[in-house]
Amino acid sequence: MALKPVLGKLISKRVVLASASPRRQEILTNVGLRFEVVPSWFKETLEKSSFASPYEYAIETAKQKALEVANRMHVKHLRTPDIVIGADTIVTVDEQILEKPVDKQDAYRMLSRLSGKEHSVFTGVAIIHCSSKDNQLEMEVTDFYEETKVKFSDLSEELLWEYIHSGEPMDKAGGYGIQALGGMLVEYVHGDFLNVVGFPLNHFCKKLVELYYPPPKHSICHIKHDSVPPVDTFENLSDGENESSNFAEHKGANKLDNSRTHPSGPVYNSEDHYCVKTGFMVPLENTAKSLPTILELIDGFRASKALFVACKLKVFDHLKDKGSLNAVDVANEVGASLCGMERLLDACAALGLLEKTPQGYSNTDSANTYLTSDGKYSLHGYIIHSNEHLWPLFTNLEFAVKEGTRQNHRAFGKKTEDLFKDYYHSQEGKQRFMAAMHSIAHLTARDVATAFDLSQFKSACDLGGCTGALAHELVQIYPNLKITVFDLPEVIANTSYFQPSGQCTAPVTFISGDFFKDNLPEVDLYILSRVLHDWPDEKNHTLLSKIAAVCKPGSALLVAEIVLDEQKTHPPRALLQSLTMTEGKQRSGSEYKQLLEKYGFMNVQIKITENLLDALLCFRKSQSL
Ligand SMILES: Cc1cn([C@H]2C[C@H](O)[C@@H](COP(=O)(O)OP(=O)(O)OP(=O)(O)O)O2)c(=O)[nH]c1=O
Repeated sequence: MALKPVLGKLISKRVVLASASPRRQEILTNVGLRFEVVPSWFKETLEKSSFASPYEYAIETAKQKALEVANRMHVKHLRTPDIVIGADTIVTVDEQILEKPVDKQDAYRMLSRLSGKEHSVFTGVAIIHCSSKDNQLEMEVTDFYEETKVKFSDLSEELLWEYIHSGEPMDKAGGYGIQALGGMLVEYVHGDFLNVVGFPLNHFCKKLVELYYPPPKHSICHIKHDSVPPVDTFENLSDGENESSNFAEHKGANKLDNSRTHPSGPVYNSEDHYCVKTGFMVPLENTAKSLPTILELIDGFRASKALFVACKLKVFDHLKDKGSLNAVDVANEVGASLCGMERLLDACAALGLLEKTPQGYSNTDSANTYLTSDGKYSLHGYIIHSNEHLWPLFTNLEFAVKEGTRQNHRAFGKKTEDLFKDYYHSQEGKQRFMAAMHSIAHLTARDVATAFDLSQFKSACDLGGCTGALAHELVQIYPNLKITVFDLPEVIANTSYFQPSGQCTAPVTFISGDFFKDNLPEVDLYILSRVLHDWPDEKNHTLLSKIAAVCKPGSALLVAEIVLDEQKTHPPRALLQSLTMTEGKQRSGSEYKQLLEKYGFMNVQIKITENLLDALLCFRKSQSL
């Protein structure tokens, strides 16, 4: 329970491991972290004698490895990761630093020094949080190290050479691998074993706790933290009501920007900017600093459409589990022209959605996870909905702005009678809409379900819960919770396709009805996920009054929505969504609080999750309205 939320904080982020080490990849994959691997090109040539202690050398090398990758991804590929992790493992004996042996003789020299002695293994780790402001890369570095003591038995010459000839020492610090044959040389280990193998997982998780779980404060989540007290354990992650998970607000890390951290190149100042066309850093006037953002916005529609078309043609599905395919194979599989497919695949590679090598094209890890139709957190349904439904509406945005109405008549040749009738006019439209809702609900379910401790509730009803994606996550986390999904009959009739297979948790019950008209079940916890923003005030009045009427004192309402900041300028995706809404609206935290309190729901707590949906929990007060 405590472990998942720590790494869960990274779920919605683009995490990059700046390391070629298969051991580090394995350690992080084994705990369910999803990341891309971009090995660092930083040469491990820092002057060892300039560091006061060996761990400082390891930390600095780890940092430079990560910075090199962050800079390269930002500048060369115009892709800014959210987090880059770098690590460096060294062995020290008799005040000497041992890295990877260059040849067998070198391995012999190292191993014979370690024979019969205790030595230290240090791994330095750097976690770099990146953001791009006016296309300038800004980085905040958090680093740490871990030391483990290892003692070797006395090694005979014969054993030593046998081990060296096994080939194992060559890519490992100190010339041995404790996790394999090298384990036979070891008498004892004091400290974190995984640290020796290349990544101090325990310390890493504690660092994440420090970064993402500052101590709870009793107010709404947008809290500024001036300092974060050290946390010694990550056991106690109940995701209390008001903690901030917003790394950007944490000031413990060292803030860097692109200009000051280029590891080996010239020093640029923050007025300079990378020119895509010439490949040089050029000084820019202040106003010109926003130019890259503007250019990106101008081109944004091309990138969206390329992604939509690749998904629609199931390019990522075809590439899944196939290794590398060339453009001819993909074109043949999807029945497209070769020249068209070649351009699409190249565009997807340029956008970082595919890897391109001389052998062909292959999916990135993110493409497998998010873009294939059966990916773990597939957004395929939402992408298809965006292409088929939102794209035509946005094409008519000018009319929507001028006339203040939804543009279904222009986009689809018919008037909108009701938001959902519009989606449900055909079986195809219904399934497409449900798949879109399912994508978002599934991706956000864990963050919504763990935003508050809901273990006190025995029964719950997800009103408009569609395919039950959130309900299924809730029963996983709270096995004693009996949960009902309440939705329109035409939705309930189509939910079977979306049910998870082979789960051994209590089943979710589905009830069909119209929450504006029909009786609602009596439960301890009502859930409204992505409902309130969609409807005009009168409809919300009907719905919230009905819930208030059946909700007993002490029972609660969980709302999942995007919560705007008080200036209503963030997050941008909420404001962009509003552009094609005419009846409903996005709200700030205080507006949601006001709305809920109006219907007798008090003690409104808000959790900004950093995922696509935030969460609010409130309790029905004892006296009736
Ligand atoms: C001591 C020891 C080291 N190692 C490995 C961990 C690291 O991969 C390697 C030390 O070299 P590093 O330079 O830390 O890492 P790397 O070159 O493998 O990868 P990158 O620089 O791209 O991040 O030694 C073991 O696998 N087992 C061991 O017992």
